[in-house]
This record gives sequence, C-alpha cells and structure tokens, in this order.
Amino acid sequence: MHSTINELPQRDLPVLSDYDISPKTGFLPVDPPLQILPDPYFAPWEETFEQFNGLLLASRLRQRVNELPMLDAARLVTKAEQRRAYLILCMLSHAYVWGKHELAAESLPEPLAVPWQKVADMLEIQPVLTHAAVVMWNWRLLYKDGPRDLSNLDTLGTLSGSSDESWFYLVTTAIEATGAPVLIKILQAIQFAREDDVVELKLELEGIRGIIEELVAVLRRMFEKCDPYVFYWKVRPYLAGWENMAEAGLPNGVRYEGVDNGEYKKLAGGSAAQSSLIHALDIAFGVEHFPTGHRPNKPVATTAHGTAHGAAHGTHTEASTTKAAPAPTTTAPGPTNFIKKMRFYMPGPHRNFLTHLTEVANIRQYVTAKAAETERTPEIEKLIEVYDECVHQIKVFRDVHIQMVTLYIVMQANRGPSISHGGFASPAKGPAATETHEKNGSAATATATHPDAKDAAPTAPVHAGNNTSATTTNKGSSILYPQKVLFGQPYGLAKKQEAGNDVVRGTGGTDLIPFLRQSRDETNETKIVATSSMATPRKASSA
Ligand code: HEM
Repeated sequence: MHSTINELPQRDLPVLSDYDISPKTGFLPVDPPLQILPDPYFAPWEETFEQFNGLLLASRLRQRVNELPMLDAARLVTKAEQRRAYLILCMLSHAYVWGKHELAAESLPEPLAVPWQKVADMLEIQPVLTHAAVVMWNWRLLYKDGPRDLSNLDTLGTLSGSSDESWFYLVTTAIEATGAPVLIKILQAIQFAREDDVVELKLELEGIRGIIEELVAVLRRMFEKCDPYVFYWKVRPYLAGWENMAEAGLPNGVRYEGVDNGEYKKLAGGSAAQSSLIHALDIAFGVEHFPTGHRPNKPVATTAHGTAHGAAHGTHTEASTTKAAPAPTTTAPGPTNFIKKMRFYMPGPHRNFLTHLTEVANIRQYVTAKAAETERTPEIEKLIEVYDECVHQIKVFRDVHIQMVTLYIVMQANRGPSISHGGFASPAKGPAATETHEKNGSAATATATHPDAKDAAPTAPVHAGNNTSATTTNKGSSILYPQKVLFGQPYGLAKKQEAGNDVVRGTGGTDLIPFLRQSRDETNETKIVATSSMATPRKASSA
C-alpha cells in the first residue's frame, strides 16, 4: 500500500442509519411524509394550513394566525409528526411575515413562534423555511407503490398555490431520491481506497458517475413545468428569510415573540444549497469552496458593493450597510463560505453525517497519490479518468444550475414584472401616497412611491406587526393596478434591477453569479487532469 494511504485517518466509516439516512431513500424519509397530524389537538394548525392559500390571497392570514391557540409542540411524538408540524409552521410563518401585497411583518406571534422554535429544536434545525421543510418533507406519492420520481410525486403544500411552485420543489425532491444510492457507494469507495483496491474503487466510481449524470438529467427537467416569471415574482419572495433583508423591510430580522425574550433572529431563507446530497458529493470528491473572490490561487475580486468576500457572507449588501437600530440578535455563525454556512440550516443528523464524512473522505487523496506514482498502470490511468469524470459531472450539474439561475432570477430581475404588481411591499417616502400603520397603539407613517411621483424620495420601511389595520391613501396609484404604487420597490427577494446594476443577490445576500461561477470553477479545479483554461488542477496536498 502507498505510504500516503497509510497516513489517512482511519476513523470508522459512518453508518447511515446512525444519521437518519437510508441507503435506499438517502436524506429523504423512508416513509412518505405525513399528510395530516393524527392528534386532533393540532386541528387548528391543520385547518389553517388547508386554507392558507385562500387566507393569504384575501389578506386574512395574519388575522387567522393571530386567532390561533397556543399549542404545545411537546405533544408531537414521532419524527414524522414533528416534520409535518415543522412544514406547516414554516409555510404559515413565511406567509405571515411576507404577506400578499402587505408590508413585511417583523414579529411572529407566539402561537407560531413558540411551537416553531420548539419543533425546530426537536429536529435540530432552524426555525426558518428550509430545504428540508419544502423539499424533503413536503411530498406524497400519487401511487403508493410507484417510484419516487416526477411521474409519481405531488407536494403537500405551496406558498403561492401554483403548480409551478410544486414542480420547483418536486424536481429537487426527485434529485434527492435519484441521488440516494450514491451515499452507500461513496462509503464503499472510501473503503476500497482504504484497502488500496484500484479496480473495485474504479467500478464504484463508475456507478457514482452514472448517478450524477442522472441528477443532471432530473435538474434539466426544471424548465418543463416551472415558469421563470411565476418562480421569481410569485414564489421566490416567500422563500426569503430575514438575514440581509433591510431593503425588504426587515433590517433587524424577525422577532419571535415568546422565544428568547422576543429577540430578533436573522436567519437565511430556503435554498437547495442546503441539500446534504450535493454537500456529500463535494466532500466525497474533495471539492473545496472558498469565500467568493478569495480563492487560494486567484487575486481577490472586488464588486461595486465591496469585496466579493463580503458579498458571500452577506456583509456587504445594501441591507447590511443600512443603518439598523441596534437590537439583540441571534445570527447564524459565519463560517468562511456560503455553501458551508448552509449546513447550519440542515437537520442535525444530516449535518453531523457531513462532518463525519469529511473526516473519512479519502478518494481524491488516494487518486492523487496513485497519479503521482512513477509507473502508472492502465488501471490507475482508468481510475484517474473515472474520478475526473465524476468531478466533471458535478461541474456539469453546476453549469446547468447557473443557466437556470440566469433564466429564473437574473433575467426576471432585469425584465421586471409584466404588470407592476407588488406582492411584497417596502414603501418609500413621498407625497404621492401615504399609508398609516398602527402597531401596539402607536402609529407609524410610511409612504409609497408611484413611478410618476417625481418628488418621491426613498426612506426606511415600516413593518406590519400583529395589528395590521392600515389606512391607505394612494393618490398617485393606477386605477387599473392600484398596487402600481409599489413599482420599483423590492418585493422580498423579488425586485426589478436598476439599469446598470448587474448585482443580483441570492437568499443569503450572495452576489449570485460570481458566487455560482466560482463554485463551478472550484469543482472543475478538483480534477486531477485539467480540462480547460479555467481549470487549473489543485495541488495534491490540498485534497
Ligand atoms: C429554478 C431553479 C433554481 C433556482 C432559481 C436556484 C437558485 C439558486 C440560488 C439563487 C443559489 C445561490 C444561493 C442562494 O442564494 O440560496 C443557489 C445555490 C444552490 N442551488 Fe439552486 N436553484 C434552483 C434549483 C436548484 C436545484 C433543483 C438544486 C438541486 C439540489 C439546486 C442546488 C443548489 C446548490 C447546491 C447551491 C449552492 C451553490 C453550489 O453548490 O454551487 N438548486 N440556487
């Protein structure tokens, strides 16, 4: 055995079942998620969830939520029940905060906040909408004995009530299902590397390559039934969390009433960047991600908003440079890279699995060591080739994903809404329109800008609290589209880009395209044999 191999850490390989992972269904639960909480005690949640698209449309969701009784999440016995409750509370809470044509609410009432925090603690996850909630625990099988693929999946809930949103989640659910068998193969590959078995390792990698190819094929299906306009303007705003959201009306995050003395929390929104599957692939193949613009072999890039490093952390966004009232905050810890930061939003067992996997991952190190041997056998040549093909497929996945983000986000942001609708309001000061919002007995005045109102000037937004009664006088608004007063203002994460401003941000405040390109390039650079001018193979020592 090669000496480098002997030096590898020999901690036991993770046992999938120890981490709530199945060899067959991967990070998805073995049984389909519950469609209803069995205990009638939770009927108020179920009934509100059943009606919540209609309540949201009628601008009555907040009212209904404020009428909810305080239920004790401790009565959720099984994991399946906890996941169902978490899904309901995620959707109700995000709908409550962002509203529909309403100002963002900066505090969540106790009947949502307290059980949400409690159930999140039970699942070792954060009380904010996550990939786990909307993708992993939000599906059912149309035919119970049928496959977990796009021919047999439906969602349990959506925020917009649209089939486009269902498709958006289900494609990702199908990716999780398709990728499930890769986990056991990764562990076997690590074992073969430990045993210095080039032939078996190569076979295992061939299997993995095939699975990643399938992931790419499923990813491409997003274009079939998820309309980019609907996604950007109707769905994405609700996926937003409350970190770097000053522009959308939440400079301090959101207060969870009855939790941690009602302190503000700043938490990022849902993103498939929280998919443990993609993290596992990166770890298995030794793909390393660095803060945007901070790559070991590249000069530090700067953006119009400061260093790209800052953008990756969301620390140089317009949001974070806005002067926010100092408030006690609970903020996610800030690891060095956005992708790693997303682990904070995974269910605890899956996050722990990734930590364990990182400790034992040896495939790149092994293949690199073999490649350095003075006499490469044909088997070794083949091994290097297959390893690089696996990495190449992860890179192709990211290529397709970048195309997707360009169509679904960048192009929509540049184009603007087809009618100047405001799903998400952050009014600016000006005489053209004035809204008065009463909260806790005191009145705050906000103004909304009409595009025709020449003398309108932006100001800090106000928030809707529990009491959402408001009087509105929109003198300058369009008769056909009264919501036109909101044109040009950010709607949660959906906003029209100003001409000349090409910085489009992700849920975590990332400067999107540079971040995604770097992630793709870092993947390519992991290859042992470089394949393009962009791709400088990384040094073996950094495996
Ligand atoms: C319409 C479809 C999609 C859009 C618009 C989209 C958008 C985004 C955005 C904006 C980011 C940047 C980080 C953030 O702000 O959250 C991101 C990251 C990411 N997305 Fe997606 N996404 C889509 C579909 C998917 C799917 C189906 C997957 C499959 C698992 C996926 C996996 C990832 C991953 C792994 C990252 C982290 C960056 C990386 O690893 O390169 N996305 N996505």
